[in-house]
Amino acid sequence: MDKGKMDENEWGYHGEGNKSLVVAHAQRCVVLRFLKFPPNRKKTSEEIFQHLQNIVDFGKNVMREFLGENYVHCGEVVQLPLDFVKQLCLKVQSERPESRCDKDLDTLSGYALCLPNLARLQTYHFAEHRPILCVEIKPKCGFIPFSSDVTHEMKHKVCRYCMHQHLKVATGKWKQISKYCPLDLYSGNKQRMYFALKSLLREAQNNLKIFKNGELIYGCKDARSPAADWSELAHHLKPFFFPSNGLASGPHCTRAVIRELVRVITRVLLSGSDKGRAGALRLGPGSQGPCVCEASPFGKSLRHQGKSSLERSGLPKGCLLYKTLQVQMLDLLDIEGLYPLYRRVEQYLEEFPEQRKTLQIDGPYDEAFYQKLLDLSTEDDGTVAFALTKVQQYRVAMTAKDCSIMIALSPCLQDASSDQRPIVPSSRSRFTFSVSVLDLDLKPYESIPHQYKLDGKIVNYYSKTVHTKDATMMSTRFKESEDCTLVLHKV
Ligand SMILES: O=P(O)(O)O[C@@H]1[C@@H](OP(=O)(O)O)[C@H](OP(=O)(O)O)[C@H](O)[C@H](OP(=O)(O)O)[C@H]1OP(=O)(O)O
Ligand SMILES: Nc1ncnc2c1ncn2[C@@H]1O[C@H](COP(=O)(O)OP(=O)(O)OP(=O)(O)O)[C@@H](O)[C@H]1O
Repeated sequence: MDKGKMDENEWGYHGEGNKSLVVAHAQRCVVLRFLKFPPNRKKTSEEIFQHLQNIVDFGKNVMREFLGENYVHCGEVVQLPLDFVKQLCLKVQSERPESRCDKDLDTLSGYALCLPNLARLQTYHFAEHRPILCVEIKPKCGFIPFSSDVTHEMKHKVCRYCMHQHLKVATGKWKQISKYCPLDLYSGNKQRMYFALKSLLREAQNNLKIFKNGELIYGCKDARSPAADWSELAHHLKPFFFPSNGLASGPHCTRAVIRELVRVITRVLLSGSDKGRAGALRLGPGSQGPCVCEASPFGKSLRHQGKSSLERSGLPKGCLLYKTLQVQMLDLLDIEGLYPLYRRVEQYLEEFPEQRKTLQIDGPYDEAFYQKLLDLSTEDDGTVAFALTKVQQYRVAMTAKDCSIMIALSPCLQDASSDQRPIVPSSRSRFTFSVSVLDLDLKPYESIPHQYKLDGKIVNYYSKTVHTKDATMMSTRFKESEDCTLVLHKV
């Protein structure tokens, strides 16, 4: 990229989250990722450069080690002409969803991250001229906490995502409760994975986006977004999955196309080589912990059918979902066990503020930082060192709980023999594919008190409203069955 000749007209709005905004180059397979801040939060250019450099280092030295180099694209920090950034900011403003405009793009430092455009096949510098479909999934936390520090019994039964849904709907973030449960997606059981993916397709929220040739064709900006339209989605997808066949349109066609999409995505998610060291962590509740969330409709329906002992087919160890789950499980103590350790580190820092650097709270995220994460002991010897290790592991785990997976699919050419990329078949076509992870920014140390409060809020809200409602329904049902018995007696 020639940074001297940057033209804002060659770039277009691509997407944004809570902390960054992404623009994509019209021809080349690259994106620029800018940081965003609340309007009154002034950061110096040096601070912004350091923040971005930390993101790159964390990706390189930690996430690449855990997840494998094929999945993690760290990019590089670039310095751009300020004029270009200002013009670009004006250009994209009208395309930004209103709900994201509480933060402004950083136009003062001129720094951004340059990354491969993962919504196109991973070829970095050159745009592919083949049609490309890309599915982005933010799977969230895929396990139920196994820590003995958990005090709310509900947290051992219902996963955080499913509990959080109720609070999100109550506060107006989303319109309705999703049937998606991360435990279904992470189960490795195909039926459960199909169910999870279909649920995401019904209620995408911020957990699913679909891009065609780099353009967003399916996804949900906020609670005001229109309801999901599967027939429109199927119209976009049909040429990919039924290229040469005159499958009639209508509900039958829509179902067939969605089924193909779900199957292909499941296959891709279960594929993968065994690179990366997350497998070596061997974390988790083993066979003891619950593998089904009580709130998942899939789990519920199986229980109603009397199939209470759900099989755990498990994820293949090489696949990205498995590795991501392993990193998530670095949250060994749950926020309830972690928070007192955070307080210990805080007290130490209040006394010795100059130690913040030595403790690597704000980086550098280097090899030494990575090595310390591998200590999985949970025996608290009362030291700051123990507390710090658990705090850093928690931050890494939270990062893995909030990352997204990008799956790019491109129909195979007739002569695909020279193509080195893996191939996934569908019933009427074949695709080359690539899988990548994005949004691997280490969660800040300062967010731990917020996590602690939010956790309490989610569980209390769920327990008070949903559980009480369930209990009321149960007692009504119980009364009804009593009434029924009385009637039977009378007869
Ligand atoms: O706390 P959660 O689970 O709601 O996750 C937040 C996400 O909300 P979600 O539940 O996925 O809609 C939230 O996503 P949205 O802004 O709601 O799209 C962010 O990803 C946030 O991360 P950060 O603070 O920007 O680094 C996420 O915060 P972290 O908890 O990962 O710090
Ligand atoms: N390298 C990339 N290639 C293609 N698209 C990308 C890339 N990086 C980010 N995006 C798109 O931009 C969106 C926002 O990026 P990202 O998730 O990194 O933002 P964020 O603000 O850090 O997220 P969060 O809300 O989780 O804090 C993503 O959902 C994705 O659609």
